[in-house]
Amino acid sequence: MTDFPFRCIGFDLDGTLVESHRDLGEAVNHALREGGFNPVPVEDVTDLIGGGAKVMLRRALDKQGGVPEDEFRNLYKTMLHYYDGHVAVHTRPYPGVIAVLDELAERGVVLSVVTNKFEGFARGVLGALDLTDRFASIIGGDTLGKDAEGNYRAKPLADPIDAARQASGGGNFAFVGDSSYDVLAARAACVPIVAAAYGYCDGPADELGADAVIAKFAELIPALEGLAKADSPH
Ligand SMILES: O=C(O)COP(=O)(O)O
Ligand SMILES: [Mg+2]
Repeated sequence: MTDFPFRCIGFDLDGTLVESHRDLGEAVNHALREGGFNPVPVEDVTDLIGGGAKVMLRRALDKQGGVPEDEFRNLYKTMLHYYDGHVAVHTRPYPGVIAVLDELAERGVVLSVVTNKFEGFARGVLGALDLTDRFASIIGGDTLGKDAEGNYRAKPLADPIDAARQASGGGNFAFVGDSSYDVLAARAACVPIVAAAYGYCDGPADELGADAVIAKFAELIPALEGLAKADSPH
């Protein structure tokens, strides 16, 4: 049992639990260089993150005129191969993450990760940072396979959040993320959503449509308690 108002909490990974843009940026730049394109400043890569690796590379290439599909496929493979060997060179948890996850675990809250990263990469990052065991489930962009149109059943669909919720044993669930993909997925799954303004938000955090916005991870527990209070009958 827990005295916390939410029995389970799902977390986005990139831009929410971990600052990962430098490693992602170096993987994108590796592919851009291989294709004869200009590398992008790694700080600018924050604008490309949120929809998964394919969307990230597509956005980077489109800014330089785009490429034919077969060339894209090759550069995408090149990028994934590079990233596979460099998932956590610079990637670190944001300040406050460990302490807050510790406190939630002490209070009996079941934690999960729901990311658009491939599950293998997410596990690579979490493993390198010694975070894996904190999560009851780790749902990646490819974990649930593809729909009839061939698209991964990933955020902004409700499916991966539903899967994490189920794997957590059901009950009161809240989600924490940094992009419109997270807000839309949480809305579709009918769970409350807290937006991480310090992450890779694809727009002003207070305009993403989240139920609460946190400027740093240490604000998460009071934000969730506030949400539950606002929601309870007077
Ligand atoms: O890397 C991405 O583009 C998405 O990953 P996230 O869902 O953990 O933010
Ligand atoms: Mg994110």
